[in-house]
Amino acid sequence: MLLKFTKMHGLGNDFVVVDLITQRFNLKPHHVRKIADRNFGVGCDQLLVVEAPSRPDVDFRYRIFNAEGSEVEQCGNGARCFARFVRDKKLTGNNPIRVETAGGIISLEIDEQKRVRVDMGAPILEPDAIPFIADARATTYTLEADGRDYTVSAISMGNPHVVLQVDDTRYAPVATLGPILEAHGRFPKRVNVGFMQVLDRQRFRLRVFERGVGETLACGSGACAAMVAGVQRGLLDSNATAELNGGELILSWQGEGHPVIMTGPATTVFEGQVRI
Ligand SMILES: N[C@@H](CCC[C@H](N)C(=O)O)C(=O)O
Repeated sequence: MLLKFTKMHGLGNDFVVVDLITQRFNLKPHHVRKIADRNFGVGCDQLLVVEAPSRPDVDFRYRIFNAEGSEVEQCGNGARCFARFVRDKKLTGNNPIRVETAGGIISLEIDEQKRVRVDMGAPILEPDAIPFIADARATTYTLEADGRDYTVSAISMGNPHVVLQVDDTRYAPVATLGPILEAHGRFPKRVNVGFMQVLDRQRFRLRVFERGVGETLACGSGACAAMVAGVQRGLLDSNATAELNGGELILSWQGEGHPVIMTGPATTVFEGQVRI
C-alpha cells in the first residue's frame, strides 16, 4: 500500500507525520523502523500519528514512535509539528487544540507568526511515576554509572528524562555516557539523557541523547525537563530560553503543580507517499 506522509521538523528534530484519520493502516513497529531508516526509508527521529480521539474532551489522539519502533508517551517538538499539520490539513479550526498522548493531555496554540505554544502539562517528580528507582523523592540524586557518581535530576514530562549539569555542552560525553544512562537499571522504561549548561538565569544550552534514537538536534520534552531541573536547583528563573543545536525554545515554569509552557517553530519540509 502507498502511505501518504508529511516530513516535518521542530528545530531539526525530524518527523514523518501520518494521518490515520483519512487513511487506514495498521501500523506496526517494523513499519516504523522501515520508514524511519535514513538509508532505506524516508528517515526521521520519530514517526507521529494523527488519530481520532478516544474521549470527547479532546480534538485528536497523538501517537509517537521512536525510530527504533518503540511507542512512547510524549514528544514536545513533535507536538508543535502536530499542531501545524492538523491546521494546514484543515483537520480542525480549533485553537488551542487539545490532544491526548500516552503521557497525558497537552494543549497546542498556534500564534500569528505560526509559532506553536505547547502546554506540556505539569512535570512528574515522584520517582515511582517517572519511573525511577529511588528511596525517596529529591531535587537531585546520585546515579552510579561506569564506575563514577553523577548528580542528576529525574523528571517525567509524560516521558522520562534524566538531566546532568555540564560546564560546556560542546564537550559533554553525549555519545558515550548517553547510551549508558539511557539503559540504566534505575530507569525501568529507559530514559532520555539531557546534558545542560546553564549560561545565566534566563538561558541554558542543552544536548539530549534520546531514548530509542540517539542524539537529536533538539528535544522539546528534554528542554522542558532541563528547565524544571534548572529551576528546582535554583539556577534558572521561571522564564528561560533553551539553546539546542537546532535552534531555540522559549520556556516557562512557575513551579511545582504548574505546567511547563514551551514555544517554538514547526516546519513542513515536503509531502510524499511511501510503499509499505
Ligand atoms: N524528540 C522528542 C522526544 C521523543 C521521545 C523520546 N525519544 C522518548 O523516548 O521519550 C521531543 O521533542 O520531546
